[in-house]
Amino acid sequence: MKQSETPSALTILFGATGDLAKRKLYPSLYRLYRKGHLSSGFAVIGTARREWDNDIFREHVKKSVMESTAVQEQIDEFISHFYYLPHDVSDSDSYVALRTLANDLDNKYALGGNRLFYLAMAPEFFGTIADHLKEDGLTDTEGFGRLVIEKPFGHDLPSAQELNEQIRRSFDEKDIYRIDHYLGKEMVQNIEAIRFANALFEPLWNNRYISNIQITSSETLGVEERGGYYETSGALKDMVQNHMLQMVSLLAMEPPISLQDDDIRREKVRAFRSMRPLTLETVNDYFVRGQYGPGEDGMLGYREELNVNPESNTETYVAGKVMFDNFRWAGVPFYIRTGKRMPLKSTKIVVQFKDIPMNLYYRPDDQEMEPNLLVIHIQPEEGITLHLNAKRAGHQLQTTPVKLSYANSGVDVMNTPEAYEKLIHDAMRGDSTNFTHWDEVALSWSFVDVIAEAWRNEKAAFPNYPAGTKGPKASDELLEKDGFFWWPMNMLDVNICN
Ligand SMILES: NC(=O)C1=CN([C@@H]2O[C@H](COP(=O)(O)OP(=O)(O)OC[C@H]3O[C@@H](n4cnc5c(N)ncnc54)[C@H](OP(=O)(O)O)[C@@H]3O)[C@@H](O)[C@H]2O)C=CC1
Ligand SMILES: O=C1O[C@H](COP(=O)(O)O)[C@@H](O)[C@H](O)[C@H]1O
Repeated sequence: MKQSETPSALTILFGATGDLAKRKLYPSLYRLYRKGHLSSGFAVIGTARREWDNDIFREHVKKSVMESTAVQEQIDEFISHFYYLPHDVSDSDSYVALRTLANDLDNKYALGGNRLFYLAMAPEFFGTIADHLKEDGLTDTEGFGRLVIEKPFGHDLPSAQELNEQIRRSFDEKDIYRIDHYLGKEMVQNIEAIRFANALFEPLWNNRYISNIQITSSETLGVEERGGYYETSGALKDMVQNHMLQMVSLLAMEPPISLQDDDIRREKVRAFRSMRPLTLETVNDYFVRGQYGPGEDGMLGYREELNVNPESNTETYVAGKVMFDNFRWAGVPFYIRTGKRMPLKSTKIVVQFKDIPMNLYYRPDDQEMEPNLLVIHIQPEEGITLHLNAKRAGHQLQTTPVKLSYANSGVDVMNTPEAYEKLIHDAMRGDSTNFTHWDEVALSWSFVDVIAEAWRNEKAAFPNYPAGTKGPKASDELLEKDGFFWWPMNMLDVNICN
């Protein structure tokens, strides 16, 4: 479907007074509106328990947009499409009022009964809301009825299964859009283009030419006010089960026969299925964990954060090795690491190619020739860098490392849609390619559950890295024992050219 073809639709947003709605969803809707991707036929009903009215809600939406962008054209026209209804999701009567308002707006804006139900709420409410939407007739329209669900989708495989069964009573899988916001990031979506739109890479994309792949997602922030949630999650469930494994699957999957959502999903599922499963006995050979302690400049340790158990065993850092037992990837480690309170905010993928079979050149001072690297810069900078070796000017037999860089900057970056903007647009257009499907969720939970179980049974020697540093020693050792090392994030900067 072309971008201009976004159908008219009503968005019903549960959790309209919350943090996610304010920081991400309203600014994204505004950007879609400004770019002409929302037709005049759109309306949003915001719901939450707070006793707000339309005026208070519209001011709230306006403020959240104004805090996120300097451009504020047509803002009053934009917010006039927003309506608010106080609503407790566990109270049946509220759904009757919601249905009446939804039907009225359907008529007023000629929305054709198309509805997007966006659950920006704590996951324990997902099932109840889905049940009510069906029982109370909100899904009973002539148009589409799509359910957009935030993470986390369960906290392990059994809870995810239970949640899935519950929402499937009201929605078909094709109408369920499980958000993984990493899949909306420009450069994550670029993984497929890099692989499948370049004759250069795909022939080399296998265990004959690639020695290892490294994915790092580091954050400078700690847990902030989310200690309560994070205590039940930790980095493994918060980042690895979803964002990190999704990136792994995009790198590892076979070429799909088309870029249709079903074809891509099929290949991602096959990749998940060929991940080597871990056992309680092997977990510690493949995965290590960390927790930040106090750092410089008064940075708190995790155990001192709000709503965190002072003896917490929760990991704020995970590094691991994922192996694929298939023809393409046998023997190639995919290393992943993610952590809070790291020295810098950065997400990068480094594809390290194997050394050339014989070295005809040498480097000054007996340095080793560097391997070729393909670096995909996901954030904060967006781009691609290819690390090559070239002849050192004036030296017949010496090489020097050079970088070919493409940085998604300037005009492009102004137009680069935010992850949420793209995902909301996709859900409105019915394109579920960049959402996680049930079988992917189930397979990634079954991979992660074993790790979680092994770690639950074993008290870790936490804290094991000071806040503001690069993580525990065990993370470096994980690669050293395979003869590799983590490529330092600052050395890989997209803008630094040799
Ligand atoms: N914030 C973020 O950056 C991210 C959030 N997420 C996910 O998004 C979801 C929402 O997160 P977030 O916005 O941070 O959460 P908040 O706690 O900020 O917001 C929760 C919302 O739910 C409403 N609410 C709570 N209980 C009820 C109830 N019984 N009936 C009706 N409304 C209720 C609250 O409003 P009121 O009190 O007025 O009822 C509020 O609008 C979660 O699943 C989270 O995991 C995912 C990625 C990032
Ligand atoms: O889903 C989550 O992601 C953020 C990191 O997202 P990013 O886009 O800033 O990289 C993380 O901070 C949060 O704990 C997690 O729930």
